[in-house]
Amino acid sequence: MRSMFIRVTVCFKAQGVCGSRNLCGVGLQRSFCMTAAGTVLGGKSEGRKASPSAGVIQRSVDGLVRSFEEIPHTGRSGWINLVKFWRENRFQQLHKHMEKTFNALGPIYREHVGTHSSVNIMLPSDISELFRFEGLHPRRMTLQPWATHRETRNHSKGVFLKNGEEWRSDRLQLNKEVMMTASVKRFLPLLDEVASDFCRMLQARVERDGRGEKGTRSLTMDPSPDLFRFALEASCHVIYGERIGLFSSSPSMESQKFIWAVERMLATTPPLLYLPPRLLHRIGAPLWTQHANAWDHIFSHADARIKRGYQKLSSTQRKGSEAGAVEGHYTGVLGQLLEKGQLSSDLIKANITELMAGGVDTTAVPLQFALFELGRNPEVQEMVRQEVRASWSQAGGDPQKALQGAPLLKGTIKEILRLYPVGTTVQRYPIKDIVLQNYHIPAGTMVQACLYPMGRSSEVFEDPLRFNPGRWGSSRREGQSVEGAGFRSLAFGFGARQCVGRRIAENEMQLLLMHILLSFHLSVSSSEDIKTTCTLILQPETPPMITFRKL
Ligand code: HEM
Repeated sequence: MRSMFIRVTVCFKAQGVCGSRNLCGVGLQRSFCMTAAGTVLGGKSEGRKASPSAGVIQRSVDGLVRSFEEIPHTGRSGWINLVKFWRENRFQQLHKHMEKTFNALGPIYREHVGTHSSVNIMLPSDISELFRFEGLHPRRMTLQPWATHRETRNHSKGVFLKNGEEWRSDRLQLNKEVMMTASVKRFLPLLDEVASDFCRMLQARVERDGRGEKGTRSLTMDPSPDLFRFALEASCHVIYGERIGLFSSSPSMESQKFIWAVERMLATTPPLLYLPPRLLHRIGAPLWTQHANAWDHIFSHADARIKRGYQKLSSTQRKGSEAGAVEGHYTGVLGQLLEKGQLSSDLIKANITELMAGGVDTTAVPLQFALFELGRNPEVQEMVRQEVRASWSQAGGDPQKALQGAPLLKGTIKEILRLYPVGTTVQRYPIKDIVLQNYHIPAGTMVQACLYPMGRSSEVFEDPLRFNPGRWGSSRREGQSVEGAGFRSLAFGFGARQCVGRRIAENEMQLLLMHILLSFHLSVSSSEDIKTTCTLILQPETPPMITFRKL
């Protein structure tokens, strides 16, 4: 029975849904893994009939769908796995751990770590199946322990939104200010201003501290602290409608503290996610305190800005009524939300806090990777620069036009996020039963689309380790052989729940790279791969040194 079923599964992969050379390879690998799962991990290999209540089960083979229990797994005891994770430092290497596990077990596996259980997938066809319905999002739940902590501290409650209607109506309001074309038009000049100021600051530094002939000096440096400042300055400009002067020679302590708080919050989140609340208070107490303090700081930052936002608004309104008309000054996302008055101040606070906390490291880190990859791929760098030069000169100073004429620049960002996805997974709890790799996945199971292994898989991308921004220009051709090809670029997530800061992030990163490429030639001293570490977001273990030579 076992071998018969495996044979059927191989046929299914080869001829049926996948129907491609690439996925066929995975199908064969998979069937081998299932044998391994049956013997090594003790999984049963008998298929079962799809139950009518399963609803969406369509991908059965002769009516047979394997049970959830049969999905290959990394060990049944979450606690043993948790100990292994701590001992082997796997939290920091989660992305590599996933890649290794897919190689060993095939394109789907289950994992239990502490209280956390997930089904992990990595093929676009499976990911497209996962996103066929809008599943529930886990983010609010992961922050739950934090909310409880704050309640005990007597702070304001319930600022984090639940899934469901309340979340949806809030999100739709927010989309108007950060995702819609009209809002992008409003904030793009603000981002462009910060990006060109950053370049001016860098030019002055290279001129002052660099080596070589005046005018073509070069400077080798770790740009990461400056990129964090750039990202915070850009976020503040868009979100609060004001600059905070981070490019001055002595940035304020307040701004520096904010960056530290975001870094601490990110670094302390992953281990806390795997501990049950009762244990948190004992073994996780120091981490927990650091985590909560970091959030407190991030919240107090938002509080101060909102207070100032209200003051600004009332003074603008006063002036408006005195002058007979309100000047159409754009005072950032916060100003717009306050002015429209459709969200309560608690919701505005929650949104602003999330935008600020989610908007700094997430863009500063991919920019580090981008400078590194452009530096170690001089031909690609030159191609992108030529395109950007042409586009910039035709755009007559309009940053939006300049970006529209530079598809390779857009491809550069996609390529960076393919190789170094900021969030290594996108997670959902499906609201209906689904079938993935011919296994039954009950509604409510946590399913993770694993972006790091997908981005580096030769089953999904041709020559996956090559940095090739041009591959995204011909996406139809590249995607022809892969079912669910649209699901290969998922760094910002998908659907109604996708990254709300996406348009800010894409434009911010593209504009900065554009100005840098117009002003500097980039190089690196070693073309060895960067070692990466996962502290909620994927980042370099050591920030790469980049040489900036003035053009
Ligand atoms: C390269 C940069 C970024 C990447 C790769 C990224 C990635 C993501 C991903 C994967 C999600 C979850 C989406 C899903 O589950 O479908 C997300 C959500 C979110 N991101 Fe980003 N992000 C980036 C930049 C930003 C920026 C700049 C901001 C703020 C200005 C931001 C704010 C948020 C927020 C608030 C959410 C939660 C949205 C919601 O659930 O309504 N992100 N991001």
